[in-house]
Amino acid sequence: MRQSAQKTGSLRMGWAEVLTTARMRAIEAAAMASGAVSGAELMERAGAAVAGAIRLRWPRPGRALVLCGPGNNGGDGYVVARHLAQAGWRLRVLGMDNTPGPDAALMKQRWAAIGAIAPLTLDQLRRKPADLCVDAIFGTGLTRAPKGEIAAILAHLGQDRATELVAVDCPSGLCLDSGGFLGRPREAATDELRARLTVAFDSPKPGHLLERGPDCCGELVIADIGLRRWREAAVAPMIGVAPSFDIPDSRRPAHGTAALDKARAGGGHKFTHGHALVLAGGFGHGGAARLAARAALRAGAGLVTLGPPRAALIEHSGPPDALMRRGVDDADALAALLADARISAVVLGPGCGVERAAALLDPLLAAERPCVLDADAVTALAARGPGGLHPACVLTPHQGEFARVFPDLAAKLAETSPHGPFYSRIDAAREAAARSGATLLLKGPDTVIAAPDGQLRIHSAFDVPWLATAGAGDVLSGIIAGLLARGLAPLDAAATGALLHAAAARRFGPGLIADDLPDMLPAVLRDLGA
Ligand SMILES: NC(=O)C1=CN([C@@H]2O[C@H](COP(=O)(O)OP(=O)(O)OC[C@H]3O[C@@H](n4cnc5c(N)ncnc54)[C@H](OP(=O)(O)O)[C@@H]3O)[C@@H](O)[C@H]2O)[C@@H](O)CC1
Ligand SMILES: [K+]
Repeated sequence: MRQSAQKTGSLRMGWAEVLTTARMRAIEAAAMASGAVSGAELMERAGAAVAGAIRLRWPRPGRALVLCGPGNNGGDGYVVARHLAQAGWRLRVLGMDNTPGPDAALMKQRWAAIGAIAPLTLDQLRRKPADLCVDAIFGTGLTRAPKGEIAAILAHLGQDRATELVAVDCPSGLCLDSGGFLGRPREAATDELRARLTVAFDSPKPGHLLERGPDCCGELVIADIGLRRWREAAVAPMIGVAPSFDIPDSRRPAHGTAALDKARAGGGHKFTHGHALVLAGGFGHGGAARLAARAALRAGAGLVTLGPPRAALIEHSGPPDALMRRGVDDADALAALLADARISAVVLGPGCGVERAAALLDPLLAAERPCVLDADAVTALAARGPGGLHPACVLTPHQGEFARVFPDLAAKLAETSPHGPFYSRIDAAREAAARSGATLLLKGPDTVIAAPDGQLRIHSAFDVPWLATAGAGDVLSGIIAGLLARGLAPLDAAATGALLHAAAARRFGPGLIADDLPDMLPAVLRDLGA
């Protein structure tokens, strides 16, 4: 009874289109309306895929308990039960005494021809132990928080850490559009459902990648159920990446790391790789900007200049020698420096001090140069309001900074509700990007990156908790600036930056300090073939 080791390590895994539940339903409906495939066939494929994933990970048949809910997720459960029984597993199936839709009704009938269905009650659940429990209670159709008997069942499953849990599409109760559990606080809880394996269909949904989703889904397997033809090309598809699911090459869109190829095509002169300027704070506060500058160099900017006030230049006399230094005392000095059009990206914020960041913001924005606004620059922005940024700005707040600039959106993000879907990090990032006119990267283990035109990337990296270390955000700013300097579009620079940042942390492993990150980048870039 062992699950295979989680897949980690390879950088080429995981970029895939992410579907909202509404879009998933639309694609399923289009497939069925075409007459090429029936709902029952899709359900057979879905259930077979779950059973196949179980048999791969638990090759010796044992005792399985399958919990079937009132809708099509329950229908999948009856199919899983049939396949496992055929493979020699001993099955107990608990189901509801309702009349589901025709496809689930058919699967229930097919199961009933070979096995019993006991009522889906807490009492039945507790009766006999099982090695494996298949949660097919709710999937994408969850509209409200579970109540009564089903809520009690889910709470029991959440507390029972002895039985391995396999979730069909998602752990029941999870809102697949946000990654929160409906009706529950947005934070982690001790009795939340924690699956060892989740098998989802066609594409990941936002809830698999955000908030509680990654921890509660466990290993995520995306099963192909033959819907590719109907996954119509969206104008601005959501793209997500996560280290714990693998996507075939054919499903990997040309985003993220592919953008590096474009940047590399520029040629060999140092100016063709761009010139990044990292503005630094006063004497004694230069560490954050030095981290960012080193990261910008390692990310491939041809030149990087560090710009502290002149009185603080002495603080930056150490390595790296590749770094240039230039005193930037005030707004006028910055405006004069930015008259040099070869400066192709700027970082403002890390270790800068809010007052200095506020003073430098005006000439920086006036120059309309690609820039990363982080840390103290985000705080400075909170005082003046987020409007008036331009599309080449990348704003990189963590949750607390986000709340300072967009308090109303942060408040909505913290809300819970008995009805779904929750207001999600996607909604918040999109609204903030549209309001500010900049690309917004909302930091976290579930980083969400939104462009003002609505394009969106999700970078989910719950496997590198050691990345939450002092200075890691400064390094991320530097990487993004390095990529902006090389000519990547803001959305690509931010998304690729998030990917490189997490990959560097993954390659280093626990014990990481922010200083280690930039120097991991060459190996990470080599792995990517960049
Ligand atoms: N469509 C397809 O072709 C395919 C779909 N597939 C599978 O179908 C799943 C989606 O199926 P689904 O839409 O039937 O929704 P599902 O998650 O089973 O739950 C809805 C049911 O629960 C009910 N309900 C909701 N909330 C409730 C609550 N709090 N407490 C109590 N009841 C509640 C709701 O009732 P209602 O809201 O209508 O009152 C309805 O009866 C998807 O995740 C995947 O597994 C695959 O087979 C591939 C092909
Ligand atoms: K489920």
